[in-house]
Amino acid sequence: MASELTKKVYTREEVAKHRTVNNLWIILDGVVYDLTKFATLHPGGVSVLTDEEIAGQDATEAFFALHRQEVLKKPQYARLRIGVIDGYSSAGQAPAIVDGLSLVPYAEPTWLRKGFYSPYFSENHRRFQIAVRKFVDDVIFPDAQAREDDGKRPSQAVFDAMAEVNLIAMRMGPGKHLEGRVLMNGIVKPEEFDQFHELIIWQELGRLHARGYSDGLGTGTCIGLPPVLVFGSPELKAAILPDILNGKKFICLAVTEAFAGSDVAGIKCRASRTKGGWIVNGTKKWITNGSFADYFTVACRSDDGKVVVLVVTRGEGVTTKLIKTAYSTAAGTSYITFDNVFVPDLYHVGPGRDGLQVVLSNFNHERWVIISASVAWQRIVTEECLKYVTQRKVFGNTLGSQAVVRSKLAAMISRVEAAQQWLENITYQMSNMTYAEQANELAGPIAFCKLFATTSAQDTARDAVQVFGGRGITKSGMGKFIEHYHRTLLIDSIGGGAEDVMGDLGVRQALRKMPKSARL
Ligand code: HEM
Repeated sequence: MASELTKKVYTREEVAKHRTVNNLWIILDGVVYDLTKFATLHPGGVSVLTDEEIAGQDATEAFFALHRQEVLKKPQYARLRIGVIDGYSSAGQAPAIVDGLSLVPYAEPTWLRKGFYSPYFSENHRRFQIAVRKFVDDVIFPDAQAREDDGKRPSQAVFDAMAEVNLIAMRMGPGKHLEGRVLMNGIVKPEEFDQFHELIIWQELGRLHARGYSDGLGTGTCIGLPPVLVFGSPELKAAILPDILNGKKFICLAVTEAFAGSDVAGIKCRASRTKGGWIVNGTKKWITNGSFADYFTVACRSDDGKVVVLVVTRGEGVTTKLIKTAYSTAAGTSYITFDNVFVPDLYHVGPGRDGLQVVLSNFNHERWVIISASVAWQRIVTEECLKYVTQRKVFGNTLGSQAVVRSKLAAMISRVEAAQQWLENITYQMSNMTYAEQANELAGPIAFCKLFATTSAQDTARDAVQVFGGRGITKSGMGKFIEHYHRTLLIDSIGGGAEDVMGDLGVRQALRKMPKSARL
C-alpha cells in the first residue's frame, strides 16, 4: 500500500545528491529508495551500492540483473521507498500478468493464450482455472514455501480450506464421490466436472515450486483412495471416505518395498487369513504421506501367493518412520512396518478380484497425475528462463542475445509444448473411456507420455541450470526455483514407475497387440 512518503516526488538531480554511504538513495523503476540505514545490512555488500554508477542513480537494470522482483515486495524492503521520480506513472508500465495469466510467451498452455483455440477446454474450464489459480496462489503457495523449507507436513488449515471448496474430492477425478458437493463455490456442477477440470487442478498445483510439499498435500490420498473408490465395498467407503474427502483423515498407497520397487509382483509383505479378516506382517518403503496417514492401502501377498489389497488402519502394530529424500520431508515419505496387524474383511479392497490388477489399474491415474504436474512445472521453469535471459546481461548484452542460450530455450519450449499436447490428447481419451477401457487401452500411451515428460523435465532442468549458471545451483536469489527443480525433479522419473520400466511396459503392450497377420 502506498504510504504518504512514497507519494513524494523527486527530480533525478535531487536523488543524485545522495550518493555516500551515510546518505544513499537510488531509483528502481521510477521509485526512489533510501538505502542509508540498509546499506551495511545489504546481503550483497555495501561497496556495490556505493559504486558511482549505482549511488544516487537509476539502478533498475543493475538491480534486476541480480534480484528477483519479489525482493522489493518484502515488507522490510518495501519500507525503504521514500517517493517517486518526477513524471513517474505506474500506468506507463505494461503489466506482465493480465487476468491472472502470464503474458510471457509460452508461459501458459495454448488453451489459456489469447488468440488461440482448444478443442477440449470450455468457458467453464477457464472460470474454474481462474478460481483454482487464485486459491493456489493465495492459500497454498505461502504455506508451500514455508513447509518445503522447515520440512513439516502441510498445515491443517490448508487441508481445511481445500476441503471447504471440495478440492480434495475433486482431485479424485470425476465420479459419484462428487455427488451433492459444492465444487469451487459452485463454479462447476458435480455432474459437469470432467477430466479436464481435474487436469487444471494438477497443472495449477504444479506451479508451487515446492516438490516435497506438493506430495505432502495429500498425494497419498490421490493414489491410495482410488482403489477404494473403484473396488471398495459400500461399507468400506462409508467407513472411511467422508473424513478423508473432508481433509480430516489421510490415506496413502503402500505398494513399494525395499525388496521390490517398481516390481509389484515381487512384494513380500504378508497377509495371512484369520477369523473375520487378515493378519499383516511386513514392511513398505518410500510411502508418500505414510508418516502422517491414518489409513494405508497395502498390497500384500496372501498365503496362496496371490496379491491382496487391504486398507490398514493406523494403530497397534503399525510403525512409520520418516525417510529423508532429495526433496522436503513435508512429503511425509516413510518406511512402514506392520507387525501382526489385524485387518477385518470389510477392509479388503476388491474381494474376489486379482489384487495385482487392482494395483496395476490404479497406476494409470497416478502416472497421468505425475505427467500433468510435471509438464506444468516444466512450463514455469521455461518461463523463469525466458525472464532471466531478458533481464540478465553478460558481456555487455542480454543472455538472450547468445545463440547458444536461444537454442536451449528452443529445446525447452518444444519439449513442454509437445508434452502438453500429448497430455491433453490422453486426457480426452480418459474422458471418453471407462475405467476398464483405460486399463486396457491407455496403460501403454500413459507410460510413454510419462517417460517423455520426465526425460524432458530432466533435459529442461539441465538446460535451465546452464542458463542460470551459478544461480541455478544456489538455494536463494534469482535461481532458487531452478536449483529446487534440478534437485528434486527425479521423484517424477521414479514415482509411479521408473522411466525404463515405463518404456518397456509400453513396448511390451504394443508387441502383445500386434496383429498375427502383420507382415512386412
Ligand atoms: C532496494 C534495494 C535493494 C535491496 C532491497 C536489495 C536486497 C538484496 C537481497 C535480499 C539480496 C540477497 C539475494 C536475493 O535474495 O536476491 C541481495 C543481493 C545482492 N545485491 Fe541487492 N538489494 C538492493 C539493491 C541492490 C543494488 C542497487 C545493487 C547493485 C549492483 C545490488 C547488488 C547486489 C548483489 C551483487 C547481490 C548478491 C547477488 C548474488 O549473490 O547473486 N543490490 N540484495
